[in-house]
Amino acid sequence: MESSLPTIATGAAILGVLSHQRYFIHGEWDRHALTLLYLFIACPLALTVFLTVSVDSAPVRRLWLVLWASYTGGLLLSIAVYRTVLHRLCQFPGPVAARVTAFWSFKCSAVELQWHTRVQSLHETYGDFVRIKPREISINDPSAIKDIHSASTQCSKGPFYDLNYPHRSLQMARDKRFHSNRRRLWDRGLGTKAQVEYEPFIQEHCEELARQLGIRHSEPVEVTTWINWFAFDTMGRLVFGKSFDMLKASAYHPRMEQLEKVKKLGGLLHCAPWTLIMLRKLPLIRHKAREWIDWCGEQVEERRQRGLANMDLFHFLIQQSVGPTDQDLIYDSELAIVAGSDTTAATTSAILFLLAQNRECLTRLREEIVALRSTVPTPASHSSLAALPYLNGCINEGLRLYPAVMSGTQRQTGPNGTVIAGRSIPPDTLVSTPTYTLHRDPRNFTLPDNFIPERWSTRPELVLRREAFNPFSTGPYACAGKSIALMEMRMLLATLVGRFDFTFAPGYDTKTLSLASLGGHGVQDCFTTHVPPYEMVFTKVTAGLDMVARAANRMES
Ligand code: HEM
Repeated sequence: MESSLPTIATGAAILGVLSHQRYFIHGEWDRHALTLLYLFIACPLALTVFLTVSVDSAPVRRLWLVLWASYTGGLLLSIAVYRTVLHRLCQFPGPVAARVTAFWSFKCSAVELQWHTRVQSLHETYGDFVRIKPREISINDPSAIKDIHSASTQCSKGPFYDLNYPHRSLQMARDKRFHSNRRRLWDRGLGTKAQVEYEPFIQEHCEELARQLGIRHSEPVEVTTWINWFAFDTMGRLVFGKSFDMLKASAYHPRMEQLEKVKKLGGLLHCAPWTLIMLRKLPLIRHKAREWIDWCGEQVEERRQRGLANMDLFHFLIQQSVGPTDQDLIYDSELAIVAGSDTTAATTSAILFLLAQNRECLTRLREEIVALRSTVPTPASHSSLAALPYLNGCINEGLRLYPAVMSGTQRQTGPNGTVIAGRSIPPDTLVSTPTYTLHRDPRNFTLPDNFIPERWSTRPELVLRREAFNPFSTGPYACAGKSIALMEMRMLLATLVGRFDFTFAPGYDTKTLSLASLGGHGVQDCFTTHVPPYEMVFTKVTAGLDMVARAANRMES
């Protein structure tokens, strides 16, 4: 048998190559990641241990190891050669390692959580079309946004969206029909009519945050945590009809704390989304994930018991659900809590940070808000806030500099390929538009790294390509909560800026607080953006008459 080992090894290696060429090269494997892990790693390892412990025959063990190593070697070699020199995406430039494996970015995307800046530097090096993974290209051209995301696009959601497979939330729905039916309900639950009902609840939470900051007047306060509590509490009320009451308790709800702890795993989504699909199914992790989903299920069930009297998102969603076993609805509740809180909280924390860094902008914003207060009752209605150009400019700048989803979202070209930004893209290619990079490209915005709220009102010449601004995405899969998010941010900023002055806590200087170095890491890309903790001191302001007069004069002129 010893003498025939080379022949056996060659046969196994050829089998490895053939299984790639005939089988694994076709279709999507992401959702089967756990099965493949068992098949190619766990089972062979178990067999090796079994042979070592139970079979007292060195030749049999050797034969098995040669078979396993040769087959796996043939398979991996075939994959590497195909991806490096034969793949349809070889025409696109990019790092050589990115051709071979998505894990080339593991350290940067999953450990350092800096994928957004890495993609930006890749575009600076390789141009507007970059192959960032074996099957994926990033396109840094504003016209690609319409080609990829609009209603008429040839592209659809990629395998990234199998994260909850076989269940699907609205966001994770790849089936267009299922998505558009579900989306109609969401649009009613978050639409203009519903927003009028939600306004008092949002204001209630703004008041509670202002009250809590008032109590801590002149003390250092960790801003991001308070903003997180505000965002989670508000979403609890808007989604399930009841606040999580974290602001009142000044403490995390245990479930939300759990969410915050696992948030950084989101970096894996930029490396290889299937690793998260797989991890979530592994026994220990599955148990933890199950606890969270069961809790979401309990919230849905409790909400269902309360009937249709309350106006909230689930008022609309439960009308069409099929009973307690509707798992998709449970995943929708997870989506509403996470997508609705995390994003708004990160953007608001970033805006407060930017305002504290740019004090002349803070003063101008306060003047605008105080001037409004002198003409309308306190607190101002959302519709009057929505008309304030400087407030909207500050929010747009926050969304531009630190979009809540910085690296864009994955789409896939159809079986015939498509043309994106004037270039022909092969079939079944994963494509994305890097929002952070587009927002900071000097071809799209003059002085792209500077916080200049005026570019959205009095200095439009600083916006060179408006279509590059895409924080909420566009088309049928665009953010369902855009209007609610803007409403929350306008109301909260008006409350805080109108009532408090704020500066960084002693010990910080504006240089070390630059978001690029905050906490040693700066802003992190966990699929949604993470703004690291920072401290500020809030001091109550009494709106002096002189300030109101100055603001009124400025508005008149
Ligand atoms: C600053 C705040 C926010 C930003 C920047 C933001 C951004 C985005 C982006 C970029 C997407 C597209 C994701 C994808 O294609 O995979 C998205 C989807 C979504 N967002 Fe938001 N979001 C924000 C706040 C909210 C809020 C407050 C809600 C309310 C519940 C919400 C609910 C959703 C939902 C349900 C989707 C999935 C839509 C679909 O697939 O049809 N978002 N958001």
